Amino acid sequence: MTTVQKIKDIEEEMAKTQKNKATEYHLGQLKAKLAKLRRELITPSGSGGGGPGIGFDVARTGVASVGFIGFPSVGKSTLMSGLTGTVSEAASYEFTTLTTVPGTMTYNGARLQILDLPGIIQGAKDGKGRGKQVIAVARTCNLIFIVLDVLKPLVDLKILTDELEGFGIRLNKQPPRITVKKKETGGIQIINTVPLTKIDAGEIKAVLQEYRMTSCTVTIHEPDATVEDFIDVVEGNRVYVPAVVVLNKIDAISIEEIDLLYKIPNSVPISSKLWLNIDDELKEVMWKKLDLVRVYTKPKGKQPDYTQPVVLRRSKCTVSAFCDSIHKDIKRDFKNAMVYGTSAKHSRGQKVGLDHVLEDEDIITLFKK
Ligand SMILES: Nc1nc2c(ncn2[C@@H]2O[C@H](COP(=O)(O)OP(=O)(O)OP(=O)(O)O)[C@@H](O)[C@H]2O)c(=O)[nH]1
Ligand SMILES: [K+]
Ligand SMILES: [Mg+2]
Repeated sequence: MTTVQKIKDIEEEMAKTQKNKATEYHLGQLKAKLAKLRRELITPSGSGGGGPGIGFDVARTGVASVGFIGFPSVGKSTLMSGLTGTVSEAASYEFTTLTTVPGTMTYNGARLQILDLPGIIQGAKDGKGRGKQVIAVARTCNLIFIVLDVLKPLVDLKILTDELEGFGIRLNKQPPRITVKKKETGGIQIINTVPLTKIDAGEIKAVLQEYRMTSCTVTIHEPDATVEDFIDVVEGNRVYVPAVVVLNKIDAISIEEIDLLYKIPNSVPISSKLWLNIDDELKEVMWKKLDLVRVYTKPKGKQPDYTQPVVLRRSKCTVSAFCDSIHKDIKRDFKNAMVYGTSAKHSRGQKVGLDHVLEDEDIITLFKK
């Protein structure tokens, strides 16, 4: 039996099983089995790790990357060409784009890499078309644009989200605050710092049993944690990526219909053909989702340079990271820094060291030894 078939069988069994106290353990086990099979499916056989295939992986530039995921001919390339000035061929036939096409754009002083990708189809994560390579690129991006044709947005959104989820990508979600620590002996211990509403000890044990983890300490800090969240932590190879739902081709529908679309969470209706709602709205939403940190340098005794911020990612925005992004040797002579702005304790600034975490629009002066 193929892995895809095994997955289908388990999904069918889960659909048939009603959720109640008596079936909880069994369902937990099925969900864990499913997660293991999905992992088999997305792990390439042989060497090479989980990265994108040849021709799909491109050199990374800029401070952050945005990847486009969508069905064929929804207008991904039209949008990418307009944003970056790089020509990615657009045409009325499907699968015009056959590989990753990179471009760059500058927004708020940040250089961003935009990756136009081939269209994917349902079943991509299970190996249909080039879908696996495409989704593997999306996995490495800092933001995903899910591009939809406005005429059938909801059905398509569900299919695409499932494809990405099936590949271990979690959209617009934080990593669950759950830890699992293996022990030599002592059985399973569950510590929850909050009352749990969506998972219970039975389900947790079912999952651990499936993974042959007989002794460990599970700590859960999240009241709404689900068994899926728990499996994600046990599996450990998930990526948490923000996403924007881009509803393209609004020029083809009426104003009343556009109003309804605004109800889709994290969505922005646009027309890439007529360039509507992109400069004033899509780019702004993109910027917010990227959550970048701009830092202005102020030479000693002079005004800050507001024209060229050093842009850092939120996950790496210490004074140390700031130094590294200017020059690899700067830290050698570093004595301390004065920081003004949100991250500083006082309005007159704060003297800080390399570990200090910077905030967006902070101003910094470095002092040498
Ligand atoms: N009406 C309308 N048509 C659009 C819009 N954006 C793109 N199109 C048209 O849609 C067709 C497909 O556009 P592409 O940019 O090639 O779409 P794609 O998603 O890159 O397609 P693949 O690379 O084949 O997956 C072209 O004929 C475009 O002119 C839009 O905002 N409105
Ligand atoms: K096309
Ligand atoms: Mg294209």
